[in-house]
Amino acid sequence: MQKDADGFYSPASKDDATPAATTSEKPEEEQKNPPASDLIKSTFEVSVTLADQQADPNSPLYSIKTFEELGLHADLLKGIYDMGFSKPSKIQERALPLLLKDPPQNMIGQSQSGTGKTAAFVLTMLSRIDFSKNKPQALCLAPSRELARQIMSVVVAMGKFTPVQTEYAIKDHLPPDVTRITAHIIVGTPGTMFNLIRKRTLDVSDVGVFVLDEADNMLDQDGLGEQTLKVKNALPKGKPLQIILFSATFPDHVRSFAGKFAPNANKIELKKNELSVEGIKQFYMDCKHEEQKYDILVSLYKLLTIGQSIIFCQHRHTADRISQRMTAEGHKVASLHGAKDGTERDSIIDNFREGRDKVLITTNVIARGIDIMQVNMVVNYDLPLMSERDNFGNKTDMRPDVETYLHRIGRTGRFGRKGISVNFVHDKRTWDQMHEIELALGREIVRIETDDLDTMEEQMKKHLK
Ligand SMILES: Nc1ncnc2c1ncn2[C@@H]1O[C@H](COP(=O)(O)OP(=O)(O)OP(=O)(O)O)[C@@H](O)[C@H]1O
Repeated sequence: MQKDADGFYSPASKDDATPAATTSEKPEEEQKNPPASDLIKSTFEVSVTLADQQADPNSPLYSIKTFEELGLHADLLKGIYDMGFSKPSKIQERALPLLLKDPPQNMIGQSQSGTGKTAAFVLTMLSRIDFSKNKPQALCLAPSRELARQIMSVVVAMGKFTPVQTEYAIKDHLPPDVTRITAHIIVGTPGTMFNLIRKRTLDVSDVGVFVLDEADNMLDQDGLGEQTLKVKNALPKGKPLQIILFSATFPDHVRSFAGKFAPNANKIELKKNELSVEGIKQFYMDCKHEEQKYDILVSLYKLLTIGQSIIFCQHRHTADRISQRMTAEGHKVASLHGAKDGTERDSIIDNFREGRDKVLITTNVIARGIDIMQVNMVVNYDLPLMSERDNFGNKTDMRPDVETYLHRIGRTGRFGRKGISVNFVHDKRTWDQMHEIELALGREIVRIETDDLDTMEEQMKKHLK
């Protein structure tokens, strides 16, 4: 099974002799096989030889070892090669021997966006399942249904030659009359996962692996942390449990909590100056005022549709407003945010993934994890901001959210590919916020004049060629 041009694993073709991994209810992506004509062909198609990058010791894709050396089961090795992976990336090479060791040990793993963390934890879950038992044995939590569905596609692709059974714990997915989940691996979001456990639909008595993807986000006390903790507390005590936390970012305030959540974990950490992905070139445009951001975005439309682009806004209503206005003016854009219902969200992301929509206007809901190879441009229409708590627990002013910025721009430049990010600023405050991000990451953000789209196009061509 090779990856589509849009970065998703297509389902097994009809000619495939070996049955695909079974799911009690297969993800929509697994049922579709988009015709090649649906897939975007970019004029700037990146001709990176991944094997070459994987030979460069300074690249996070560098690796000297082979998957064979990991002692994986032959069926899993077959799944890996079927996905088109020839060598492990650096995080896979470093994490997998530790993750697969017996007795199982916890792991806190950090590596830049798009460097293959998913395969590391998916392989671990798959290699720890006892397929003779029809009971849940591994749980994986992600911050959004979109990411949960993507992770599931990797579980199914990698487990294609195994008898793995999978199930989702995402909102409105399971029919209400399901009383017992017998699948081996459950992937979902924390609230729904906890509800299924609480209702005893999900029996966790045999769960031995617990994975948090985007772990810093999943443990954030102001966000998903509470639900994640409830899931963890529901897992059996006094039984071996391997806890695996992965993310591209672990801000200091989460790092210490992560250590308590996953005690005695093996740790793979990045230094602050290693957080940025080399292949992403960062730009900014200084707009005259907030309203001009819309005009600039419209003027960029031609460039946005060369490959695929994601436009990030701070609020749902901004995403809706921009997309309605652009649509009314004859541009083809889609918008996705958390206020839309599950089925609609699934079809929006699938349309984008399959290249039917080239421009996706969204919020932080898909800032993390989403892996679509053809995305070569990310626009921060609004910079990512967060409020902090003061010593009295009160929320303070909005500050630039460096972690979310990294995750957002990391939707491009996947696994050694090239990408472009553009930030819109429109006054001193927003410029200062961007500058703070620039300083925190130690990477220059280059100015492009708002009326000089030729330079922008040139820069894009130069960088993406
Ligand atoms: N060893 C490998 N060889 C070739 N391609 C790989 C390998 N490992 C992963 N990939 C591909 O690299 C891409 C990025 O992987 P993945 O989505 O796991 O990144 P990630 O590190 O989880 O990123 P993020 O931090 O954004 O979630 C995927 O398209 C995946 O199929």
